[in-house]
Amino acid sequence: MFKKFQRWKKDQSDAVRNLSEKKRELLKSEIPDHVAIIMDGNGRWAQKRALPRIMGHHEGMKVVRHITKTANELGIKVLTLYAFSTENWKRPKPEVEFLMKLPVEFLGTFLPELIEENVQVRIMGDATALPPHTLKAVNQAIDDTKHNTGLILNFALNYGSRYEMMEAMKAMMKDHQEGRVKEPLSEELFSTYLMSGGLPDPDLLIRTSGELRVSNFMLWQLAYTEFWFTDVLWPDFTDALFVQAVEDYQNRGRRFGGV
Ligand SMILES: Cc1cc(N2CCCCCC2)n2ncc(-c3ccc(F)cc3)c2n1
Repeated sequence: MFKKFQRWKKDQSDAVRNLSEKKRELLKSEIPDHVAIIMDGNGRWAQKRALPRIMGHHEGMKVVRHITKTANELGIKVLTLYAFSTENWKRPKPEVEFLMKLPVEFLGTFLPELIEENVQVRIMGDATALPPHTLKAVNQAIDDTKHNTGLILNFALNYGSRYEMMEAMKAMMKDHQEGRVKEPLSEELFSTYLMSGGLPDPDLLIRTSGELRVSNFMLWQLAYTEFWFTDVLWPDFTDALFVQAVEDYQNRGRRFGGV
């Protein structure tokens, strides 16, 4: 028994050493400025264990902390996480109420660490529909971290890309019709009206749980993004898998439509 424990302990320390080595290797090549993640598979993770779905969401929230740390360590500039879509309101009321408490719990637990690590919290989505307790916690975090200059942790919260694009188009057309647009209408100008305005487009999109869809997520912004899929469910997603995704990204030759 003791020998088994010794072996397990050595394997653990080898794994940590190998991961640190892999992170050092990554830093010798191009680190993506912006990584976006569709954090899928939380309900299935719970169902596989005969647990309530909300336990999967709660477990998924803990993974957010680890991946944020690793992204910040690697010098990634923006990490966008798809936390709640406009379609998620259709879920059972108790599940939605639980989900709307997760930002409060996450920030209540981790905001001091995020501030310590110079992380800037942002959200992208229609905040008007969020419950008061959720909005209060998010706005507090945005205010407390607005001067931070490290990783931008951008939560897509009550976000839908088609809604975002329609709102941007309406705003740009209104400005244009009322004479506030002093330049030709362009893709660059339109991008400034999106909720992701000011952020670079994602270089790498990660989606967990084996789904091969973008699910109304950043449809405009993903035009030239590298996609990386894994069957692993979000609650089981690890730093090592995140590092693997970035390493695979580095090994792809992006052409932005060129030859
Ligand atoms: C709705 C929701 C769901 C949510 N899940 C955990 C991660 C897996 C995906 C679904 C469930 N997480 N995880 C973190 C947040 C969050 C959002 C905004 C913010 F400012 C701070 C934290 C969150 N929000």
